[in-house]
Amino acid sequence: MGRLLAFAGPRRALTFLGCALSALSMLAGFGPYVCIWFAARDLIAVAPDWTAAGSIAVYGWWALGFATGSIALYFAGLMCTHLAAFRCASNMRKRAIEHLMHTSLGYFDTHASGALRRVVDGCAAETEGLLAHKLPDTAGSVAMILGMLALFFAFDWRLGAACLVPVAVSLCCMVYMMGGRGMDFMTRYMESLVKMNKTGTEYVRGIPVVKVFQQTVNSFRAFHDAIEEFTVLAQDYAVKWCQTPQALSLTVIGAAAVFLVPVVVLVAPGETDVARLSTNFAFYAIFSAVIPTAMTRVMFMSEAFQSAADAVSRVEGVLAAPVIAAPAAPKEPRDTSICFDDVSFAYEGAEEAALGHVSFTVPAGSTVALVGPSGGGKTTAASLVPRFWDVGSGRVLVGGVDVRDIDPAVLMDHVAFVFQTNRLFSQSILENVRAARPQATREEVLAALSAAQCDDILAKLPDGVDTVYGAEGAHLSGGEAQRLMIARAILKDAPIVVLDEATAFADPENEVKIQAAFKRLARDCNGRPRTVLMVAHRLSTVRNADKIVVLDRGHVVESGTHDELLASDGLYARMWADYEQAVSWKISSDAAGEVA
Ligand SMILES: Nc1ncnc2c1ncn2[C@@H]1O[C@H](COP(=O)(O)OP(=O)(O)OP(=O)(O)O)[C@@H](O)[C@H]1O
Repeated sequence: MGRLLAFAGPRRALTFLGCALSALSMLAGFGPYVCIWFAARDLIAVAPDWTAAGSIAVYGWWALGFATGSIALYFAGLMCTHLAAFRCASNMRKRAIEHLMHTSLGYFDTHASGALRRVVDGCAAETEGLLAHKLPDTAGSVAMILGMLALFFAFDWRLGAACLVPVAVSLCCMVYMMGGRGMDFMTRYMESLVKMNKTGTEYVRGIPVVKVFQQTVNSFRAFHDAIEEFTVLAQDYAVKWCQTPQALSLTVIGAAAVFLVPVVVLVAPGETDVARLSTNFAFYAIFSAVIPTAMTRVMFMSEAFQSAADAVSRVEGVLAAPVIAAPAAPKEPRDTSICFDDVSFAYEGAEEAALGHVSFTVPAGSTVALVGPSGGGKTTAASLVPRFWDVGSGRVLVGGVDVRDIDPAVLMDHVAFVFQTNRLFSQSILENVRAARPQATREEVLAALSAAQCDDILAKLPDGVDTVYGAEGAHLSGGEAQRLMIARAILKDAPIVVLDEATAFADPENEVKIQAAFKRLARDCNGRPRTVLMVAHRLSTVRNADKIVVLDRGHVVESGTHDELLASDGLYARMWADYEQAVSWKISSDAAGEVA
């Protein structure tokens, strides 16, 4: 509760006030019943001369006052707890979002956006019900139990003691059901539920695979088994474990009045005020079941506390995500060069380093290509320039300054990154491109789109540049989406461009257009060359680079121009030979197809 209420700030006091008001409301709620008890006692005492009972109207007004007061207190309490709950949930969301804004971008590679959304939004929502309703209701239930016990012993301690018998039996049943082996059952039940949800999600995600490979639903045995396991556990818990104590508890609560009978039989012969004894018997018979009911409500609160604790832990997990530390004394990059100075880097939890002692330079205004076998570390190296991750050791310099000493906003202004994967929002194409520079005019966006060879894409979309991406009919191929991302980078007009796998998805027609878009991107709006660090698989795209750096298993194995690398007859020369063979194979098979 402390960790949760810390999110409510000064409004946490309202939670305590709300609970106190709810408890008071419950105590005030006893008022009408006590008034009824007094009225009944007076009426029985004067029976059958009912008119002799002169205070009945007074009791009536008091009862009305208590009832109205109880409702008013309850509403005031709920108002307080709601104000605190909403502030708590909104602060949870705000703090998580704010923190994510300062988290290294690499964090989003390892944490799925859907899961993060569920944490930020879903977990905050989960705590609302606990703080707004369950907590004040529990305070009310506790007050009810204590108030009832006090009343029971105030009116007639002998009948009060008799009422405790069903309470004690019911309590024992609940402890039996929820403690010890019952708790074991509960833990296994929760684990089984989580497993079922997890395998269910995997199953839904895997439906395309089931279809493509003509698999039957039975191929997802894990999901089926998880459902079976959950069913058996739930049935065992309900039938084998809870059936007897639950039945016993319900029986003693329902028949609570029975426990009063022996007491009345024992005390009645010596009782002088029979009217009072009869009224007490009626009162106790009616209200003896209230305490076990309130106790059940309090005990089931533990489930709500458990799920709120889980929600708070998840939000705290997001808040613990590493942030990009802003430098105390930021420095300005002196030019647009990039330099890797003995850089090593390992992903969190990875056994092997993704990069080891990598050094190379991209002089201002030049184009350097990173090539090498899959998993060699190209994407990782490119990601270190805009600080998606921070290096383990060594330095990445931009304009001669360590990127960790540059203000993150200034670094982002200097570097445009074209992502490997499609990062388009469900907004219009115009807004998607404008995300790079929100103050850009419509004309500037259109010019950037045109420079990125996107005219054919706009022509085929129903509303041109105003078409919402992802809406009906507005889907783009991988190559087309990449051209839009190049348009973004062109609009951003940053002096340094990092291109990651920019041609990985392209078909030949798209590739020609992407090449043209690259050419345009490689020069700024005044025609001056930008600094380009390019990750590429297709060797044709890197042939004209000023320098090619070959990365293999995280190490620079060679570097130089295309011709120099061919002459040195190393890994690049072998890759080039393979590439040429693949191209000639493709041409000959195309030609064979044409002849046929
Ligand atoms: N988010 C990550 N967490 C842990 N390990 C990672 C992560 N991303 C990449 N790796 C590992 O780091 C190494 C380098 O990967 P990287 O993606 O940089 O290589 P790459 O040369 O770009 O490969 P490809 O050409 O296939 O894209 C690989 O061993 C990879 O498995």
